[in-house]
Amino acid sequence: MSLQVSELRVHYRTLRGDVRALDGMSFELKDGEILGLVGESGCGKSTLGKSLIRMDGRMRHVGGRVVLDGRELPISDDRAMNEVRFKEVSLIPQYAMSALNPTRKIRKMVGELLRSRGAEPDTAELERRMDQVGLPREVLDRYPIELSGGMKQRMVMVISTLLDPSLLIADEVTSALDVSTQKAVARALLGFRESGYVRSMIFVTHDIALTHHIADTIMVMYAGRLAEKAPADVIVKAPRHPYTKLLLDALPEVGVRYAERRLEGIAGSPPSLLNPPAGCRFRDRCPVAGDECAEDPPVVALAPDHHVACWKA
Ligand SMILES: Nc1ncnc2c1ncn2[C@@H]1O[C@H](COP(=O)(O)OP(=O)(O)OP(=O)(O)O)[C@@H](O)[C@H]1O
Repeated sequence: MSLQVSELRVHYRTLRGDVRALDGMSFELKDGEILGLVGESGCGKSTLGKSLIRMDGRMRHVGGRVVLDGRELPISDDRAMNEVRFKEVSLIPQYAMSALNPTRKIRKMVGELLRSRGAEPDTAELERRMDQVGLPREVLDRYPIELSGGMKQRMVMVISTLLDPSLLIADEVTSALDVSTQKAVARALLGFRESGYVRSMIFVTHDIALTHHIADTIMVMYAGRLAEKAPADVIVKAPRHPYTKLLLDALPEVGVRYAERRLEGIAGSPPSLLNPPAGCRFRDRCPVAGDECAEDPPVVALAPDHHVACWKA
C-alpha cells in the first residue's frame, strides 16, 4: 500500500471562522497507481495536494493521518516535512510555469535546488530525463523567460521528480496548455511512472476526459469530502453518485452544436465551507435526494475498488 489517508481534516483560518476545506477525507492509493482527482472549483482538490507536502501558514491540520509507504507523514510539522519533500513526496504546483526562478539559468537553479536537498546534480541523468520529455539540452543554459509555457511545464516536471519520489502530486499541470501540449505532458507523466522516476501519482484536474486517459482510478470530491472513487472506466461509464453523473453530463461533446443541445451545468452551487450544513452536502442540488440525506451518508463499497458516499447508491 503506497498512501493511506484517513479522516483528514484541514481548515483555513479566516476572520470569519474556519473554512473546512477537507472535512474527513479517507482514501487509499496503491503502489504504482495514478489517481485522478476531480470536482468543482473550491471542493478542496488543491488543499488535499498541498496538505500532503506543505501546509501554508493559514492551513491548520485539525485531524486525521497520512501514511506513505508505511510511515506516518508529519504533515503539521513543516520542518519535519523537509525530510520528505522532493524525496518521498513531490508536487508540481498549480502555477508551475511561474515556479521557476527568473533570475537563474535552469542549470544553476537545478544545482542549487539539489544541493539544498543534500544531493549532487547528475548532469547525465538530468539530460536523460529531459530527452524523455522532448526538451533540448540547450534549455539548461537558458533563463525561464526564454522557454515556452509547455517547455517550462516539462522542465518543472523533470525537476520535481529528480529525486525519484514515491508519490507525485500534479496540480492542474495541463490546464494552461493547448490540447496537443496537454497530451505531451500527460504522456510524459505516464513515461515517468514507467521509468520508475515516480511510483504513484495524484493528478488534480478539472479535465475528466484527460484524466480518463491517464488515471487508473478517479476520485470525485464534493465540498471537502469524497463523493465517489472507482476505476477510471467505471467513473466515466457507470458512475453511481448523482453528482458524478451530473458532472459527466455537463461535459461538452465534440461535434454537437449549442443550437442542437444546450450545454447544461449543475444548477445551484456548493455550500459554504465556513459553516457547512449537516448531512449530505450535495442534497440541495441532488435530483434524487430524500429525507435520509439529512444525515451524513455512509461511504459504501459497491465493489472492492468502488466507493460511493451516497444513501441512494
Ligand atoms: N488561503 C485560504 N484562505 C481561506 N480559504 C481558502 C484558502 N485557500 C482555499 N480556501 C478555501 O478552501 C476551499 C478549497 O479550496 P481549494 O483551492 O483546495 O479548492 P480546489 O478544488 O483546488 O479549487 P480549484 O479547482 O479552483 O483550484 C474553498 O472553499 C476555498 O475558498
